[in-house]
Amino acid sequence: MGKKNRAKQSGKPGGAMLRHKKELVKMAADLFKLCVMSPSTQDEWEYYLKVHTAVENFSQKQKNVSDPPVVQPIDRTTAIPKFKSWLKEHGVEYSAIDIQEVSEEEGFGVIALQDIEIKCPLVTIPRKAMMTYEDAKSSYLAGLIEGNEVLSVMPNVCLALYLHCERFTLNSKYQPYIDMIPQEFNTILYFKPHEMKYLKGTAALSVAINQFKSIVRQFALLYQVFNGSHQKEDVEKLPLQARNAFTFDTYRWCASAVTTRQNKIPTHLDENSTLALIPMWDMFNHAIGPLSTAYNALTRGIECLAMQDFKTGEQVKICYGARTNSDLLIHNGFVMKESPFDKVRIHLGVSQKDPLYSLKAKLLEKLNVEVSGQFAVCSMDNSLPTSPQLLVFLRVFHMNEEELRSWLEKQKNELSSLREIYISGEVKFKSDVKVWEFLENRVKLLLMGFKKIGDNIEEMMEDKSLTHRSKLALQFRIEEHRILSACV
Ligand SMILES: C[S@@+](CC[C@H](N)C(=O)[O-])C[C@H]1O[C@@H](n2cnc3c(N)ncnc32)[C@H](O)[C@@H]1O
Repeated sequence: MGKKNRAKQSGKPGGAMLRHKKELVKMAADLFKLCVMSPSTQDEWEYYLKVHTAVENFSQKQKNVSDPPVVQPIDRTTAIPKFKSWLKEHGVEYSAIDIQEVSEEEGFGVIALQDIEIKCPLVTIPRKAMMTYEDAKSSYLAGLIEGNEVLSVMPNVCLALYLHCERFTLNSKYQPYIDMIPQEFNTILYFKPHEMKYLKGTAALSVAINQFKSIVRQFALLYQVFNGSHQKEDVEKLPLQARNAFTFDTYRWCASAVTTRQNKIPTHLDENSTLALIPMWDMFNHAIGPLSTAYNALTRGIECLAMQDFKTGEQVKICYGARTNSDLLIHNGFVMKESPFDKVRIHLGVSQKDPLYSLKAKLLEKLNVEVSGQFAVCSMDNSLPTSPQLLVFLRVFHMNEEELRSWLEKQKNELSSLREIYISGEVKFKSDVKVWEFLENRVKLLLMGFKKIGDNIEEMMEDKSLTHRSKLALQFRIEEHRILSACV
């Protein structure tokens, strides 16, 4: 963006301006310090409120003193023709599909212009139409990325920053693409405390708070870099309008655009992958199905095929992969009902005070299972309510010394039966009963946490006064409750 007619110019000259700028840098440093902290589970809600208030105070002060340029709203429907011409110029090929607003919930999407058979090509996108981490690294951001220890190891932050800069660059070559990206998202970065509160008691709350904290921390760091003296020369290479427009609101926008639309593609130099925003491919919404997008090394482009048959006029969707609802809600801003990919992660670990700790840790290591970490309770569509790792962990966790020593004596390939639901021979059925009882109690405890919000969630979903984001959090609760109840 960055066009003078679309972005308001600003400026308060003189010493007062300089003083305010210093105050903002100091506030950003405090914000950064706050976001380095790791609160305990009991304190995480209060901590989240503190971070939320601090970033709001920062934004208010920034608005009052420097009046940053803002993006004027663009109607996405009217942006479509320019976007389509841009796609054509950049060699993007598609003939059986079109872009359209599909629903309030899903926003824009892709529809079939004719009957499409499974495995028919939908779209091919050459590398030159994409915006990648490699592009960011070879742009005006090169020096800043190379000289900054955070940016140099975080491709997603670099891509977000590049998108931010191009959004505020006059006549950016990406402008028709950027204009097709939604102006707001439903990722966790946009949730207000009164919406986030519906995640209380779910396994997603800690992850959501952590994600919010990380993005605020990145923003606070980058604000200091943009306004400090450390990398001044590198910063001055960035478009001026982009530097002036850098606020928490613009940063959460580009961070969300990246988390909702990014994909990995191989780099041209080697087999390693790089992050990319892929115009047109990122107009497809998600449905459960097989993966149907691949990178063609010969044409150096993305090829996307139909994952199933589609009728004329029907919405054409692709599968984003086996993502849990926690990932979808936090990073993509939506929830899938009754998804076979869904899982609830629970934290478990062997205590270092356990007299059998070292034997258990040794056996778990041999089995490639963590001694402490997040383990998944799976959707009821799976034959087991646990991931193989959780089952193995719980079995080892409940073994006595004799059992541990006997399993430790075995070769690695003889340990595979610990991953199977029925173990014949030496492990007694009795000890597996302890395993399932432990899991049952643990899951029942988690389910008790759901009572805090109330039992009438379905009724709340009908409440017209609740925001869409509140309902997303409530839908997430319903899905998590379903998985845990099925496990019990
Ligand atoms: C790659 S974009 C797809 C295009 C997007 N709908 C748009 O308007 O630009 C991914 C975003 O689309 C929305 N989305 C995708 N699949 C969805 C689904 N099954 N249900 C609800 N929203 C969905 C979510 O907002 C998600 O973050």
